Amino acid sequence: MTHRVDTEHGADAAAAADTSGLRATELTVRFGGNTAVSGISFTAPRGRVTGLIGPNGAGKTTTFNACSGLLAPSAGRVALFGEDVTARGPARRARLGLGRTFQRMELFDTLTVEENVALGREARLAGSHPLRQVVNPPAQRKAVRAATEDALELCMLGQQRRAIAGSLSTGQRRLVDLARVLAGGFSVLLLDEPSSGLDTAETRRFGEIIGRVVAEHGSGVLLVEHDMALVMDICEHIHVLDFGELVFAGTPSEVRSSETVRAAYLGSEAG
Ligand SMILES: Nc1ncnc2c1ncn2[C@@H]1O[C@H](COP(=O)(O)OP(=O)(O)OP(=O)(O)O)[C@@H](O)[C@H]1O
Repeated sequence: MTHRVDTEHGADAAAAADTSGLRATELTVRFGGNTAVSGISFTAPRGRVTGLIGPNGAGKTTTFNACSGLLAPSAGRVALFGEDVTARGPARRARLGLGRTFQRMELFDTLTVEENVALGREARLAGSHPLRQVVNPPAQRKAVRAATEDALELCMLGQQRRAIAGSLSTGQRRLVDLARVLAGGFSVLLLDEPSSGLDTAETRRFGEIIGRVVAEHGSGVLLVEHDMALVMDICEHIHVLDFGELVFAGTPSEVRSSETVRAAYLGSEAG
């Protein structure tokens, strides 16, 4: 089945034609005297999975937060499809096509799977956080339903659609979380440790879904992930952070054979 590419927002049409996706330039984030991210530059273009890896505390989540607008960088720039969004908030970035998930999932446990996924679309329409949603006018309900169906099908959640989210296993909840952001029809997705808590089979299934999202939608994905097998399997290009600095960038096989990368991980284990 071919999935719809979102065209109802003007920004989406522009995004579809522009593969530049997300670009961070000389990004620096300081917390008081602690430099969590230090002058890093990278891109996450459409049509591929880009990895962002590094030991604990390397600055991955901070980078995500600066890219999605939750944190203002101390220096540097963030651009989306060529537009400088450094001074823009999460809502503007979402309208331009940037979606994200969080390390700690934020599902609504008393709602059904279907309702949680639909909220992803409604959030996109309003360009805001699901909690602050207003009820959609009738004309938008059809779009919400279609996007919800696509996302449920893509994530193989059709049979669980009426299950209460709070009753699901961690693996199923991760899929609901993914389906919710997919329903938003974003062009670039920031996924923060999406396989956390999944077993091997669930992680493989998760990787296959991400692959389909990129292949069928042409989406760009920036993936923060500790599961190296998944990273090596689905990323085309990988950036490696250590102590807030970009210490290496390359293909999975280049990362695998890099002494710099090995040293960064061994250093963190020794510490
Ligand atoms: N809100 C904050 N205030 C102060 N320091 C912070 C804050 N958030 C992160 N840090 C610090 O910034 C550095 C980078 O943290 P960050 O969470 O971005 O790393 P990470 O690579 O995502 O780690 P992990 O893999 O453990 O999630 C760490 O030294 C952390 O303690």
